[in-house]
Amino acid sequence: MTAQILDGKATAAAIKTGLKARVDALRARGITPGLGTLLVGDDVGSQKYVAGKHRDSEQIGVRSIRRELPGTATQEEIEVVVRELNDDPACTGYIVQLPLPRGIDTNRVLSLMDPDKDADGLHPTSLGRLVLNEPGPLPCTPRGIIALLREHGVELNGAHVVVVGRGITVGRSIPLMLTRRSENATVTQCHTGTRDLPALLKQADVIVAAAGVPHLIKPEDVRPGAAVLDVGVSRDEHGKIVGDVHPGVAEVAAWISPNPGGVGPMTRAQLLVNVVEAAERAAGE
Ligand SMILES: Nc1nc2c(c(=O)[nH]1)N[C@@H](CN(C=O)c1ccc(C(=O)N[C@@H](CCC(=O)O)C(=O)O)cc1)CN2
Repeated sequence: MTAQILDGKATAAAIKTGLKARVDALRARGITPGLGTLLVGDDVGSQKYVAGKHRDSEQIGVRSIRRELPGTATQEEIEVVVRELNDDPACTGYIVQLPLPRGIDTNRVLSLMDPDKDADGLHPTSLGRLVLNEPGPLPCTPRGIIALLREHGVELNGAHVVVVGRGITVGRSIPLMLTRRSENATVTQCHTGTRDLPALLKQADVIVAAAGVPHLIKPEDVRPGAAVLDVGVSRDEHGKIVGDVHPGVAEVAAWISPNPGGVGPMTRAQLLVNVVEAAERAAGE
């Protein structure tokens, strides 16, 4: 391996240490931030991610509010829980774990959330604020990727970033975030309809692989010196994570995020950043 590791575990741990001090300051004023999660169904990956979110919350003194529904829950049953979380004063921010079961109108569920409690940055108001360049919660995985690159000194200013994927949690919003003046990158967004993906990948200073296709990004697609972020999570027959990036890429790239241990822990840490920021905003800071 020649690439340097974009260590999400260590970076997330440092972020959580900083957040704990802010939570302690809020609690000293009688304000305890509370993270709510709504998990629908029994997807093993989603269960793990939600458990990790609550483990992190507890470590920094954020209260956990867990709501779960079976995979057979109806649209109406899900909406009832969303309204309860909106009305629960102990819940200062919450997320609806995605994906929701087939047949559920995800956009409708997200749009029923109180935008002031949107800890995921996925409410239409939050995404609108991002487009308009106004302050608000930001989607956790893109925010985590940018923080991870910054922490390791990877230059974004003027960089050509190739994003592969157009999903709701990463692909849709990361180009908006990377092209803000503060990041100042140039983005090419690719997806299943892209012609000659390898030719575009080869031009990238930074690759964000969020397609959910095992080993889609091959060593020969990557320019020596590039940074490669592996966001994709597929699982093999033993339940082991297989990312979007072929292991051989570590011999070519200058920087690579491990998977697990890269973008995942950063996603969870940025969720807590959103929760703490929302509690601070509500406290008038
Ligand atoms: N409401 C949301 N749903 C989903 C989001 C999101 O940001 N908001 N993103 C993904 C999943 N995700 C967050 O929920 C997530 C993915 C991975 C991890 C993580 O910590 N992964 C570990 C490995 C865990 C394992 O062994 O499986 C790692 O990478 O080290 C946390 C959160 C889709 N849904």
